Amino acid sequence: MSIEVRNITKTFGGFTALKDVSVNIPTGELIALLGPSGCGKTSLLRIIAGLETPDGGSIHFNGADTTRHEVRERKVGFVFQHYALFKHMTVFDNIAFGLQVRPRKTRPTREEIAAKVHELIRLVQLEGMAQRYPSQLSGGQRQRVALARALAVEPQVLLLDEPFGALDARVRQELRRWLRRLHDELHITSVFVTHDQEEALEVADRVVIMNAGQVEQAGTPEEVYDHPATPFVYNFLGNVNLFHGRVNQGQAKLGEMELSTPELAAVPDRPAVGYVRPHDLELERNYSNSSSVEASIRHIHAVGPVVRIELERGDTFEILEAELTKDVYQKLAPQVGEKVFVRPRKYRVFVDDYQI
Ligand SMILES: Nc1ncnc2c1ncn2[C@@H]1O[C@H](COP(=O)(O)OP(=O)(O)OP(=O)(O)O)[C@@H](O)[C@H]1O
Repeated sequence: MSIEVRNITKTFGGFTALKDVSVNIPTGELIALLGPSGCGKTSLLRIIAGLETPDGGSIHFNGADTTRHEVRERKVGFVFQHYALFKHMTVFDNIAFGLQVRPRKTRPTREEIAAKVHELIRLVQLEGMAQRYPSQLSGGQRQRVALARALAVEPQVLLLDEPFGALDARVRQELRRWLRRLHDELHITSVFVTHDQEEALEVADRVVIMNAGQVEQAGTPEEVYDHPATPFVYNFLGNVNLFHGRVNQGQAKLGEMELSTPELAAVPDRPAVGYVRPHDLELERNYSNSSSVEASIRHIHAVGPVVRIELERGDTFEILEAELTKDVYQKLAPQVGEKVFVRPRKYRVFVDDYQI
């Protein structure tokens, strides 16, 4: 089932929670809606589900307009952050619930339900726990029961709202790998809400990054991480060093650092900011050219495979962060207090409405 979100707008009182949001989700894709708290992710998910009505725009399932369809007609499965399992029911009964409450005409037989529930218990790797109650399970196990319950009714679309949000970091990591494998097995079109960048980049086929009710960028994890379309996406998807300055005569003059690209030649004089990821900053002992700037080393964190180096720029006294591989670090052998030259290997300059 493909999902198309077309120009959705939603306001609550005077507040606009979603502004002209459009997203295409092809059949079988696992997509993450990623953004900071309050950016509208949950509102969009609820509109896709039919739990909320938009003020403008439409939702299409397999090309058909479902904007006015009831939740039940949309055949969606939900998993929320707080497991919301029935406490007085066993794992088996929780998973069977959606099938058991069907009208007699469409309800599977008792044997069929049992077979289905056992198949789902195997799928979510909870063999031997069918007769336990939710209170006898760990948080991660409960979330897997919630997922099995959502899958029992064979939804065409699976909607997950921060499904691992309440769990500790290690369990989260395990569950997201597990969810990815499960999705590879089932291929149900899935929309996954999270504010955790790592989670989105690791699990999703495509990531939709939202900010203040709008889509900033949509693309594969590689696309959004390696080619952020906006300053917001750059900042949101990992650490970044900012170099403030101006474009002047086709060159970005960012303190004592000068960067030029063919595209900058066409840009009129205006304020500009260079964005450089820590692993794209090179450290050199000698001055090579005007694209580098002098900085002194303040701290070296050499634990683990990546060495993080904190530097203070000589021109603006701003703090920079560079990341070197252990090999490069050992070859260069920099010392705290030493002055070096810092040069961006890869960068992006944003100029007001322009991006270069
Ligand atoms: N029923 C409502 N009434 C009034 N305002 C609402 C309602 N639901 C959401 N909002 C507001 O709309 C904005 C978007 O909320 P939404 O829950 O979609 O954000 P979110 O990105 O999912 O955030 P979080 O990660 O914190 O859940 C927020 O500012 C929120 O306060």
